[in-house]
Parts: sequence; C-alpha cells; structure tokens
Amino acid sequence: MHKNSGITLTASALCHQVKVNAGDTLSLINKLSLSIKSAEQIAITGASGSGKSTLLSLLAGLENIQQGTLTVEHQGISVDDNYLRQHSGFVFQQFHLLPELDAINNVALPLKLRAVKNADEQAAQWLENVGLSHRKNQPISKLSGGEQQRVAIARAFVNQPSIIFADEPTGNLDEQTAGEVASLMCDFARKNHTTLVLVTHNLALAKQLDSQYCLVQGALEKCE
Ligand SMILES: Nc1ncnc2c1ncn2[C@@H]1O[C@H](COP(=O)(O)OP(=O)(O)OP(=O)(O)O)[C@@H](O)[C@H]1O
Repeated sequence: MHKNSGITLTASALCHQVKVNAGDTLSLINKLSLSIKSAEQIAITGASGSGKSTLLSLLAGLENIQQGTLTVEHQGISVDDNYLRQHSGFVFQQFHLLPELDAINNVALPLKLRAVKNADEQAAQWLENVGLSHRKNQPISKLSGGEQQRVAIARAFVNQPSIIFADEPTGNLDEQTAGEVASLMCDFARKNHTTLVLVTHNLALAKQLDSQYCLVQGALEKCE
C-alpha cells in the first residue's frame, strides 16, 4: 500500500459564529485549539447541534476562518488551504455518490478528473480492497447502504489523501454494518498512514481511534 507523507494541522483559538433568526449570532466555536499529528486518528463527539460538522469544515479548509488560525504543515513546511483540500478525502453520512454512475466509475471519478491514466485499474483495486469487486458494475442505486459507504470509502482513499475527514460515516447504517465499515476505514487509514478526523455520535467507534474529544460549548474536552 501507498505510504503517505504527513500533514499536521494546528488550530489555535478558533472562534466561529453563525447568523440565526432575527439577525442574532450564535457562537458555535469558542477559542478552540487542537493539534492533529500526521497519521493520528481523532474522534470528535458531542451533542447534536454543538457544532461538530462546522468544526470539521473549518479544519478541512472548507469554511473561512473568522477568528484564530489554522496552520497546515506538510513535512514541517507550511502549506495553504488549497494544498490541504487537494490532499484530503471526505466521507459523509449521506455517502454523496453519483447515483447515475456505477460503483467503479464513482471511485474512478476523482482520478479521471486529474487525468490519471490507469484510473479504472486503481478504482478496481480499491473496490477489491473494500470487498466489492463483484459489485463494481452495479449502479449505486442498486447497492445497500453499507455497500454504498464502502464505495465512498474507496473513493476517498483512491486519491491517496494525506488526511480523511469523515462526518458521521456510519450514521445511516445498522450497528453491525456500522462496525464493519468503521473498522475498514480505520484499518485503511492506519495501513496508508492517513490522518483521520472523524465526527461521530457512535462512542464505540470513537474509542477505536487514538484520541477522543468532546465538543462542549464551542471548545474541545479530551475524553479519557
Ligand atoms: N451557516 C450557518 N448558518 C446558520 N446556522 C448554522 C450554519 N451552520 C451551522 N448552523 C447551525 O449551527 C448549529 C450547529 O451545526 P452543526 O451541523 O455544526 O452541528 P453538529 O454538532 O454537527 O450537529 P449534528 O450532530 O446534529 O449533525 C446548528 O444549529 C446549525 O443549524
């Protein structure tokens, strides 16, 4: 398997507000600091509406930083948000696959967008890695939820990202399938030295990772 060279993320004193009804603002993130080392696996838990998805978007460089800093380094050298996005993979609760394409074309798409020559071969290999070789030509709509999430994991890893951001990746799956899908993702991240930042309500899943944090009133508390 490909070995990634690492990205480290350092968030310092991040604050983030959103506009709510009648022009009021809600402080979702409040002087939050966090260091994520290369190849580390961290879980972020917290009550519904506490701001976990918003925090993930900030850490992934998908949302503008309003206050505080997010420092991204690759092998000790500072890089920008654009670099972070190019070296990131994403896995979402709703899978976000293209239903009109079959499994292999969903996985191959990120490679084809970069004009990678052997995109189909690499996509087929990743479908094999997630145990779905036999379903590679199935339209996404014919796959079960667990199979769709395995396709989404293959698609996230096919670009050999340095870091994966996963937002409730098992939220739509039954307990057993959730466990299988989660183990698959954590194992691939370990084998590929890929950093994993995971938002989840599933405490059993969170415990499989190196560190667990809980988002409370806009700041992170380490769970022991
Ligand atoms: N851009 C925005 N404008 C207005 N409100 C927002 C915006 N982004 C998030 N919110 C609100 O902020 C709160 C936190 O949202 P967020 O999705 O980050 O929470 P969460 O912890 O991931 O929730 P859940 O666990 O239910 O998915 C919610 O009440 C949401 O409606």
